[in-house]
Amino acid sequence: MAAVTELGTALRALVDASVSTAVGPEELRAAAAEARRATALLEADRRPPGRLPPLDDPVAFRRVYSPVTGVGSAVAPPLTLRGDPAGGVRAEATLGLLYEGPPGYLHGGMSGLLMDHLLGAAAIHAGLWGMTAHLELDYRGPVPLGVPLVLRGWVERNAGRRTDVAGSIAAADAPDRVLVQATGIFVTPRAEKMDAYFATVTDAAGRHTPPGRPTDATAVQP
Ligand SMILES: CCCCCCCC(=O)SCCNC(=O)CCNC(=O)[C@H](O)C(C)(C)COP(=O)(O)OP(=O)(O)OC[C@H]1O[C@@H](n2cnc3c(N)ncnc32)[C@H](O)[C@@H]1OP(=O)(O)O
Repeated sequence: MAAVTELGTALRALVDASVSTAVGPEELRAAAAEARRATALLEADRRPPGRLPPLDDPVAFRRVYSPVTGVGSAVAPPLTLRGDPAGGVRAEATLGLLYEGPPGYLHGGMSGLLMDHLLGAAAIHAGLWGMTAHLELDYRGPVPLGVPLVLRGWVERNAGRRTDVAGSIAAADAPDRVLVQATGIFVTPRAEKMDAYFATVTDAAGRHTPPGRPTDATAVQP
């Protein structure tokens, strides 16, 4: 885990530098050569989609390469999700140029990714694992880059396999001024769909490891 985290941290620094650098073409080409060398090292042994990495832990809700929470992911902020005393889940993050949409502000699709994850995590936190069936966002104000943000997700109601969830993004110093408001419907797939979608998912040892309740889909800290 220390090595995965070390590589993820180094890659995030690299990716951030690569989108904010102002160096010239010579330096860019030298950096590209270094990046290709690192890729060759990592390509020596790869896992296919559907086989979880050895450090993923379904019971501890750990996904080390999640694009949202993964400590080993180059593109994850990465978020640390916690149970929110006010209900649901919350996370804090300061997002950089990698995620820029309008100059100086967060890409709207990135808000969608983060809200999808927070809403899904809120459902799971309530013991209601499901897949996103519907996600709706209201963009009320641009989300600034480089300032601390607070992200929240909470369950509104549940009926059978359907869970209605909501969430928000705000600046940490103005948490009541919601910049992005999200609502979503998460559905636990019917049994035959679960089988069809996840029949071949295994852990690193080859054991069948489909998502479920509890699931390997989140990383909410106590
Ligand atoms: C912490 C990490 C969290 C991770 C967050 C990220 C989560 C994800 O990204 S999941 C990936 C994206 N989502 C998907 O790929 C799902 C694709 N969709 C599907 O496979 C199916 O539509 C699925 C599984 C959602 C529902 O299929 P199925 O199991 O047949 O449900 P179905 O019987 O049609 O519906 C069940 C209930 O949900 C309702 N429902 C289903 N879809 C919708 C929808 N789009 N809008 C409104 N209601 C819906 C139905 O009306 C029904 O309600 P009721 O029981 O009251 O009649």
